[in-house]
Amino acid sequence: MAPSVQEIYHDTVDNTTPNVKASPSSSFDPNDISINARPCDLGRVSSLIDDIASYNWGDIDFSKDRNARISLLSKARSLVAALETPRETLIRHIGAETSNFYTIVIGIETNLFHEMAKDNGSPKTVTHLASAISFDPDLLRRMLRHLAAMNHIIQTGSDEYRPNNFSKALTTSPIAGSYQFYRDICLPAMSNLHKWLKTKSYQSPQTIIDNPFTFGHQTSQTFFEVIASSEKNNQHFNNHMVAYCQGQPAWCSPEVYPAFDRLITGFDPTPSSSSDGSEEEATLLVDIGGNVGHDLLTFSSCYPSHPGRLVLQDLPSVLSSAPPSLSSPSPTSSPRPIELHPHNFFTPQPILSARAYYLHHILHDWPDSKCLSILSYIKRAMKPGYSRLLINESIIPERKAGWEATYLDLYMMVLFGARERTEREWRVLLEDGAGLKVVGVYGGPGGGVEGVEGVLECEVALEDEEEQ
Ligand SMILES: C[S@@+](CC[C@H](N)C(=O)[O-])C[C@H]1O[C@@H](n2cnc3c(N)ncnc32)[C@H](O)[C@@H]1O
Repeated sequence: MAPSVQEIYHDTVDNTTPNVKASPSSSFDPNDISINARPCDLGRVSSLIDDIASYNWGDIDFSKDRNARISLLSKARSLVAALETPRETLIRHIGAETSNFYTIVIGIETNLFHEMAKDNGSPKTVTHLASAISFDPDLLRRMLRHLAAMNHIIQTGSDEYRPNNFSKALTTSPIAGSYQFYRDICLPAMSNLHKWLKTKSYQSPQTIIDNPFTFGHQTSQTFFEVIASSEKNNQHFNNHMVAYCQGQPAWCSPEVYPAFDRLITGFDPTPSSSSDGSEEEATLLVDIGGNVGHDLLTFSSCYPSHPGRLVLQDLPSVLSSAPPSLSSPSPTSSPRPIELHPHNFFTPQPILSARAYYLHHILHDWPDSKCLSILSYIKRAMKPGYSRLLINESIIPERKAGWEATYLDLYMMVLFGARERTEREWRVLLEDGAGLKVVGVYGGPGGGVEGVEGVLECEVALEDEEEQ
């Protein structure tokens, strides 16, 4: 039996199940430190085991069935969390995972994982690897031992290791760049959150120019200014955006947002007039702040014979890193090029009356006042009753939010003074704030799977036409 959609990400055992084997809360004694050596949630262990055992996992191909894989992963994590003692959770958090993070970063920078992956990842001795990357063999031995203990590499002999799929993936620029991006940009911000909040009497940051990021980096520049000022940071950030989006169901697939029915059907091919008055071919989709074009590439591979132009907009420093194949694809990879348009989304949108404007991971980067400014420029370019604005973001459920959305919410707060939103909060921003009409909510927890972002489809109400 495969798990149902509701079971994805959340174990099916009710979180409110009484913790039958634990002491009643009334007898809790904060001075009794023996609690630190008892399982964190013993009362749930047997029901979690029963729940996992009730499925025929052996019949499932985990390389193909994403929902089943995520479901089992979630149940397994819940079981580990229930079985661990507070002492074990503590040392894993503060010791094992912090040293693991920096060991991985050092391995990336010294090409350790490239060396391990050579010869199809055959086992290699510590001495061989240390010589290949010019590293102290004794120190490398200690670091490899920890990586193996954390299940990131496989020990094949007393002084010999081989990579697994994770450590092989550390040789790819999206995964490697993500570690470097977090080390250099995100962690200095998050590690200063407690100090920043203390100076602000524990009030949420509300601006892009005064938040834990600017405090932690001791800078008056915003996140995007810091990224744009360094080629290395720019590369790492772009790599992270690619890694983050990989392996998710395509945003424009019927499972998430039925783009064929909602955009291609009803597309008007009549040429439109551009902002300078000249005639241009009708535009199907504008990806605003689309980074290096991964979402448009996904779209064109899902709908290779789509009509109309696809336009990628971002800051010039970002577009210069977009792969050349985007704008001049091989005849087999894509039927038509993606147009690259440098554009600052705090200025008027130059492409008028496109079928759709797409914002993925944009509004969660900006405080409300800035979001409203971005939205107002897009709204003015939209043709009422025809153009659609697609907001592809987390839609945090009111109950049982998954960690992929909750961690991102906290990082958006730290880096930008911004946030992830529930559907209710999205409607407040989009409808009450920007005067748009939300005509559909697709994918995401409400319509499908937690851990997959939703798409809010908005229109300019026809009655707004007169005001435009
Ligand atoms: C979090 S990334 C999202 C990228 C892409 N949409 C995705 O989901 O993978 C935010 C993007 O906004 C772009 N950006 C930031 N400020 C911008 C501005 N003022 N005008 C246009 N793009 C901007 C960044 O360069 C970056 O590519």
